[in-house]
Amino acid sequence: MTLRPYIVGNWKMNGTRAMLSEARAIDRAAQRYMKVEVAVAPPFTLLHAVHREAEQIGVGAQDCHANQDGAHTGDISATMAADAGAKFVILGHSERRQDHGESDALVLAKTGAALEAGINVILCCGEPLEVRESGDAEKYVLDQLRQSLPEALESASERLTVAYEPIWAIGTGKTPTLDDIGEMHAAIRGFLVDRYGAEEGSEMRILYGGSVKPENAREILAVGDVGGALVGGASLTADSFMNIALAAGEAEDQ
Ligand SMILES: O=C(CO)COP(=O)(O)O
Repeated sequence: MTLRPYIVGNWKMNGTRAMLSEARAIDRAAQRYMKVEVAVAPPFTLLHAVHREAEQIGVGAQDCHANQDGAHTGDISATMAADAGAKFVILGHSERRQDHGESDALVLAKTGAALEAGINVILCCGEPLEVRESGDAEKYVLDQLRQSLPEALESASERLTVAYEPIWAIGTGKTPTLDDIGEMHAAIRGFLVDRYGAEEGSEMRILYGGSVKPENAREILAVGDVGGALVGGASLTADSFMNIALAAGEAEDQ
């Protein structure tokens, strides 16, 4: 079984109920692009409302706590996100690592909590600019994955997706060269095969994220071992987001 290309919109801290019309438009358009799996991760406040609108698209959360309940003011657990309709959660995003000091150990604990609650995980990794410039990006990213992914996991290819998002490419309009993306994704693939075995590890999707736009999506998505995209800014309007989904379908046909 080969998984479809996966195009995921991370709305970050954007969107009030006025955004529900975009969610509806994304859902309607997704019904025409069945060869691509489309999903959005709205803020928690919109999770349930987007879930109720969505017939075709997957809906997920942008974070969860490492515990399922308890005295953690202001936090949301994976069980609660699942109850609101989340089928997946984005974990280890560089903005959470930076803004909230999240360590690999915490990301690992959150991953365990999400899987236990029955939702899938999109695990983010990616290097800062100085690491890229020093030539150590691959080691940095593989170390992140080694420490934040579970040692073993049944049906790993269905339950776990990795997103490679170089920090310096997020929201900047800059992207790595296609060769650099290909090399990093190949290195991540090697790691996943080592950890989860040839069958699951070669099937798992590795998304690229960082300034993906309709204009560059097709060439990025055609790179080997790129199984989809995690899209920030360009996922906030149905028009640009679904043009990326369209490009994913075209790249698949190439
Ligand atoms: O961080 C990202 C998705 O998680 C990427 O954001 P941009 O697409 O806005 O660069």
